[in-house]
Amino acid sequence: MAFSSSFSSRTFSANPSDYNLLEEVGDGASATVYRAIYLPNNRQVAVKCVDLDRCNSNLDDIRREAQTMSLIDHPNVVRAFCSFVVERHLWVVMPFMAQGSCLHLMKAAYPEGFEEAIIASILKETLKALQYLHRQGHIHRDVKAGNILLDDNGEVKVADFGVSACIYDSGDRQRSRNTFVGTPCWMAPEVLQPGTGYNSKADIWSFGITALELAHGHAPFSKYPPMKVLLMTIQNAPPGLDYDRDRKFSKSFKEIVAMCLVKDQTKRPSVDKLLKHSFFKNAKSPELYLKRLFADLPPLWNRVKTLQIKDAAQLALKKMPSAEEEALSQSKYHRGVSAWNFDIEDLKVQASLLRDDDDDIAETRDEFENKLFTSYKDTITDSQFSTGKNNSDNLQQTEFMLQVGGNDTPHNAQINGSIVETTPSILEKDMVTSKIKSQPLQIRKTVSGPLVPGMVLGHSLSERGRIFERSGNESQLLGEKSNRELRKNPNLSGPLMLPKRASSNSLSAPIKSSGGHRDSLDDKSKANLVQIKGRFSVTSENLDLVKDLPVSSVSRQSSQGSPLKKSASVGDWISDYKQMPTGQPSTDSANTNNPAPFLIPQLQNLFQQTSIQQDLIMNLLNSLQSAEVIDDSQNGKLPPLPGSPENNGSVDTAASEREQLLLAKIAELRARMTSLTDELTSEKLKYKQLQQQLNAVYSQEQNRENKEAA
Ligand SMILES: Nc1ncnc2c1ncn2[C@@H]1O[C@H](COP(=O)(O)OP(=O)(O)OP(=O)(O)O)[C@@H](O)[C@H]1O
Repeated sequence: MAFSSSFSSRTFSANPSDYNLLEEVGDGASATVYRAIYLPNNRQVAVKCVDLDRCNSNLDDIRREAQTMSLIDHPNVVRAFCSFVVERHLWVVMPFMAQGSCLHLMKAAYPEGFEEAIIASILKETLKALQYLHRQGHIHRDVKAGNILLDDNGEVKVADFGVSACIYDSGDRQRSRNTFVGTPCWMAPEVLQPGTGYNSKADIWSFGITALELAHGHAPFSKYPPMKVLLMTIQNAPPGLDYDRDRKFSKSFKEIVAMCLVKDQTKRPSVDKLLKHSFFKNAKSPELYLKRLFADLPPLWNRVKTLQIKDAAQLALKKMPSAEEEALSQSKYHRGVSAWNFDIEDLKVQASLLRDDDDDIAETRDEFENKLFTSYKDTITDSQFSTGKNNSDNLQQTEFMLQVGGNDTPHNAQINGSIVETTPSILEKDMVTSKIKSQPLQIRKTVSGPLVPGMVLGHSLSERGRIFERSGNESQLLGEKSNRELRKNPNLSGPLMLPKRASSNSLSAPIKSSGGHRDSLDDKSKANLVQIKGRFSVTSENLDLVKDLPVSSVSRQSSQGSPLKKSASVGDWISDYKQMPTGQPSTDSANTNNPAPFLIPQLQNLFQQTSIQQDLIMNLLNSLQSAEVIDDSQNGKLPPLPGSPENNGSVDTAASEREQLLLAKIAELRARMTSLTDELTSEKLKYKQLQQQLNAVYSQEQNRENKEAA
């Protein structure tokens, strides 16, 4: 019972009890989409329930986008009839597109992609949607097969523009729990290189990638993890249709793909120009042509269920050292480009999660080494930062050299004015490990020292905090949606490099609205430049602890403590929003009142740090014992080793003296270890006590909020 989108927002109420949610028909990283019946008129709709706790819910952005969205009216763009907040979810009511997304359809029935005529038809409708949006001065920013929806009658609509998109977009990375969720497969190179500027031509790149996705059943580079895709997009030649492999496709199809996937955005065609291309001029009407695609398929919700079962089975069968770790990495990988917020910190975190299928070294690395790696990586970061103006500046100058197998030739690559150097066959972990081996004393000094409160509040630990927080968050995700996590089998082989940061205005530099994006654009492009924010936001590294707060505290505030809680349609909701007290508690003040969200991650860091230190101490003590013995021997403190030239024959005496001294050393080291262990134990105890206190505060806060809500 699909119906046209000519229904106005007023047709639908903002009362959740008016909607009967039926089957799940899709899910994204932060949202689940249901088929639903709007009870007052018995109409079928789709309701997208967005978990506000799991996205960058900058309410200002949502409000702004809701306004924009209510003005959208085009047959090829999915519009929202209304949206309102229900507890911690934003419900977006939209037309139900009975055949779901092209991505789902391919997964269910066309794993190798569609035939060319079908693709032409779908792409032409997509272009019409983009033409409309671009003319209105918008960039879609998330063009991909997962966002091209099909209806029973063959109608094609582009989804995920507006409220549902902006909720991932606030650009306020510090409040985001998943800062680089998803793969940048569809992202244009200029988007990945902040500072170069981008405009609606970024959609043309994504459109080209979508064309390849429809042709092959998957986007180029989709089997790689996000960081690698990012670097491949910047460094490699643009993907395209292959002369040999894609022989079945016409020259004109290859031509339009090549036109769209030009790295220089100024050389990409506009939508208008593309629509004039013979490939689209000859495209068949979707109503006539697309219906046969789903003629014999079961209903969408059954297909979705089957896919979910298949994914869950794959997850269960997956043979790997740590299914959890894999899923953790997959959860970032699964999502589309909807949350294009990332920074170098996230890349580092992802780098530390990487495992190279092609390289046994990564497979056999033991847990201790991994821990050591993480700690040492932080240590390097700390020490590198120690001489600069401030942490964030220094962070932006950090050098990263990282490669994961698969490439035997050393090479340099120019990224954003910086040189990326790669060293063949050396994992960053290996490099780090070798540094550890050669610099044991430095490690001892910086990693295994006593727990200094300043360290907890310093940059490095907030960084660790994010790593830890993210891990926790990911585990939570894993528990909640394990069946969704493992969508693809990653192959992490090949080069993986991060840029040497030559200036502070590169990968992690903030992109704010409008300004700073125009430099490289020609006049025509400048005319097209529209508001820049959202998915393309690359956010500031200038972190402080307050900004480091988990999003939960903010979202809780927004969904429970603000007028947003009142349900309303897009328009009504906006007016409700306007009624919000201007002195609405800021994140900062909210957290002053409730220290739990602020302290828990820090304490978790402390706890984690403590355990890592314990391991390190044990290991370093062992290496120190031998190192100090050699040292002392060289400094003449110990009797020379038996058999050495200085030995005048009194071997027994010397050996016995030496033994005595060694025993004394060992005793001393043991004593030091005991005292350090005591220190750690007492820190752990403190941590537990604090955690208990915080839990109590947190439950009080919850009770208070629940009472207020009631
Ligand atoms: N109006 C709709 N009618 C029918 N199915 C829909 C509708 N909207 C979304 N879906 C289905 O739900 C899936 C998830 O949609 P959603 O917008 O949450 O995620 P996504 O865009 O694929 O991923 P992400 O939001 O993570 O980028 C879509 O891929 C599509 O198959």
